Amino acid sequence: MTTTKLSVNVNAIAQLRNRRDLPWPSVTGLSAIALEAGAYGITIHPRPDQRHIRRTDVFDLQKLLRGEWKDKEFNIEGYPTHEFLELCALAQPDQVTLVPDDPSQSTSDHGWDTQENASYLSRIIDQIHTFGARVSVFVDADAGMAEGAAKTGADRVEFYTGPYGHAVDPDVQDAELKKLAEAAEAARTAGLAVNAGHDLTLANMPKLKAAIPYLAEVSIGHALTADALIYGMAETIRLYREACGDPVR
Ligand SMILES: CC(=O)[C@@H](O)[C@H](O)COP(=O)(O)O
Ligand SMILES: NCC(=O)COP(=O)(O)O
Repeated sequence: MTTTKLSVNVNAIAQLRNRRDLPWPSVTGLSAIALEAGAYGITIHPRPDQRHIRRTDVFDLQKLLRGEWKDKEFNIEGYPTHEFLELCALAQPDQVTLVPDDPSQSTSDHGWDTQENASYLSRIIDQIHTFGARVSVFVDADAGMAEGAAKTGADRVEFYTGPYGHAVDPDVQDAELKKLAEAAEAARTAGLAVNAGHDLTLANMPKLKAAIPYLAEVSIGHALTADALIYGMAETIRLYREACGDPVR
């Protein structure tokens, strides 16, 4: 069975820090604790208004992930504006996840239409490949969108798990899980590795892993940060690795 790697999204830590003009909680400090405790990598989603991750955070994390923690993965998510692509070229992440977010969105709530945007995505993906990063395309749980992503030259898809994560009714949750599993199978058949993220939690992660055993990576931020307030960051990483089916030994 594939090991599902846990990437910690630190947006929420940055958002808490930004309440004051003070350097805590420290984005790099808590990232280092997460990595030390067994996180596979760090994810950020710098937004144009810098409401959480600031440009300086990107370079501070680059130092951490290209220095002491150079074996860990640096994943940068975002809409591919000229500024975003320039930032990625400078920050040299291992993976860029393309998300179709409008700057006014409060959070990500859908994936790309990979058929409508096929030539646009292909061009951007070629550009990102020139600086050596892997490219993952954020898509809804839809087989056609996963197949479309494969045709753009992407290396992976990241399935938007919001509808699964938000479901309260168990029948709705099961139906969303089924959609994710079917779309993941289409992605895999088309030759893509499968990532997932958005509103994943300790409670909903095990079922997702059981439905998609070959899940390569999950990026988790909001719930993981909330849990870190209760359990501390290191213990939280241990709990999430367990939920991902990859317990720390
Ligand atoms: C791409 C995605 O699913 C998001 O979860 C995103 O990274 C979160 O962004 P915010 O932290 O700005 O809500
Ligand atoms: N790509 C999804 C992500 O990074 C984390 O999303 P969330 O756990 O903050 O919803």
